[in-house]
Amino acid sequence: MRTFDAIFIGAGQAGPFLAARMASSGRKVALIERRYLGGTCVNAGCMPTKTLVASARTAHVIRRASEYGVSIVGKIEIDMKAVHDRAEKVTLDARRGLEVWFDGLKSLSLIYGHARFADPATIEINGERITAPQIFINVGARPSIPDYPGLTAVPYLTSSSILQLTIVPRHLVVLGGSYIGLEFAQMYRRFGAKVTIIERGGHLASREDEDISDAIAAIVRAEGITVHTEAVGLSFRETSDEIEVTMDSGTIRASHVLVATGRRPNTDDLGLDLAGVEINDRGYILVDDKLSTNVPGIWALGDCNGHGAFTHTSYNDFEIVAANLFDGADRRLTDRIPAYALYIDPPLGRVGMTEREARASGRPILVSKRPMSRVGRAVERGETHGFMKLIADAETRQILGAAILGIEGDEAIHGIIDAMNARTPYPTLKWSVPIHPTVSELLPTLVGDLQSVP
Ligand SMILES: Cc1cc2nc3c(=O)[nH]c(=O)nc-3n(C[C@H](O)[C@H](O)[C@H](O)COP(=O)(O)OP(=O)(O)OC[C@H]3O[C@@H](n4cnc5c(N)ncnc54)[C@H](O)[C@@H]3O)c2cc1C
Ligand SMILES: NC(=O)c1ccc[n+]([C@@H]2O[C@H](COP(=O)([O-])OP(=O)(O)OC[C@H]3O[C@@H](n4cnc5c(N)ncnc54)[C@H](O)[C@@H]3O)[C@@H](O)[C@H]2O)c1
Repeated sequence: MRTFDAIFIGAGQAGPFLAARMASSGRKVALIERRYLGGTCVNAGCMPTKTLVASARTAHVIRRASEYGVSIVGKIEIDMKAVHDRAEKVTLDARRGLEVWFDGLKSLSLIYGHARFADPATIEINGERITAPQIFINVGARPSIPDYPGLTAVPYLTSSSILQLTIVPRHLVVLGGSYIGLEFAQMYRRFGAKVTIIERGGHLASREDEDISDAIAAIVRAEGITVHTEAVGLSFRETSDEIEVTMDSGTIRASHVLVATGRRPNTDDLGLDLAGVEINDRGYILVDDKLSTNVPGIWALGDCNGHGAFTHTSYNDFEIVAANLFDGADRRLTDRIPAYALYIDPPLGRVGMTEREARASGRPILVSKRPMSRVGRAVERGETHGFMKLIADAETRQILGAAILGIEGDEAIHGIIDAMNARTPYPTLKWSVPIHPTVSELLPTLVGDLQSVP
């Protein structure tokens, strides 16, 4: 049996970086991947989707060109094959970069295949057993498919298979109105498809405050997307040339159906029971504050531990484990302040608590809001959808959270992310001198406008 210092299962956004760090100091490591290096982010997530979002935004801006005094002579056409190829190239270049990197690490063995535990220190892969005293699980997640009548009998798309489309659907029905659903809905609308979102809950992006959800609904509806919330009684049927999507409120005839109703961890075929690793009722691996599982010598990083569902949270899991194992640090998961963006256009940048969470915490809070129509940069760029919001603790003067739904919101939110990570009390920000004309320049004004709320 081959013996390693450490085995990594899954080449996503956490394990490979730790494997490379160990290998570069001469340790013998095995990195196992059943499909593509880079995992979801590189191959079926952030990178291809944000590349597609950029193509869709280009089409959108060109359609609005006359509003800026720019005339386009002739018809605007979308070459979906070229759009697809551009996204694929971004993925392939990134994947190739990882291959070259790992090729250069002499004590790293890259093994392709599906890994399963045989016991707490042994992994079975391609009929071989390998062993190590340290095993790091970084297996990610995959789309979860609801059990609606008829759904599995129709040719539905997921966030992975839709990336292979080289045509614009006539009518794309998107099941689920959160991150994945909203990003694909808006991009395909901009590529020219008729788009309908069907959401089970009462709001789009329902983890956000209702004012954010309402503003997002206004943005997508303004582009001609139909939104059905509180959808019940769904069933699916394929006819000769369509997919019939029936709800209590009526039937929709789709050419394509995208299922974007959440993701589930890839922990169901991993032999976790043979290793004695505990999972919760949704299949997420239970970890402590330093990402150790209940079995000594086994860690779980990234989406599969349920403590984040983003590339940067997975990467941060790597940083926490690396700092604790190799740098004598005492870094913890609970030190992480949640931050993320939703890449509709304009994007939503978010950090910390929502207003709803801050109110529920029972502390006295201050809230400040400003519409993007009162942000110079947004007015000059002719993109005034959305608003910014800041929430602070009236007693401790700490910032509790913020949202910027608006042009460059995904970048401007970093002023708040940095302030929160530095534990800067909000009055300090009032005296920063930001650059004009930017979205960030309104942050001191936002701080100055903080008001107590009932
Ligand atoms: C459409 C879409 C868009 C997204 N956009 C963003 C975004 O803009 N920003 C953002 O931060 N996040 C985004 N995400 C989320 C982000 O992609 C994930 O959170 C991130 O990739 C998770 O990384 P990970 O390391 O946990 O696992 P993954 O990247 O999923 O990697 C896990 C790897 O493990 C492999 N694997 C699984 N089981 C086994 C096994 N038994 N044996 C061997 N290998 C195995 C898989 O093949 C995979 O390569 C997006 C996700 C999707 C689906
Ligand atoms: N910009 C980003 O960072 C980004 C982009 C895409 C995906 N992601 C990651 O991927 C994860 C998964 O995204 P997602 O949008 O699939 O999941 P999600 O869990 O965020 O949202 C799923 C949505 O589908 C709805 N839904 C659930 N079951 C349904 C059903 N049976 N019928 C109709 N609607 C239903 C839910 O109410 C919810 O609105 C996210 O949690 C996120 O972390 C991140």
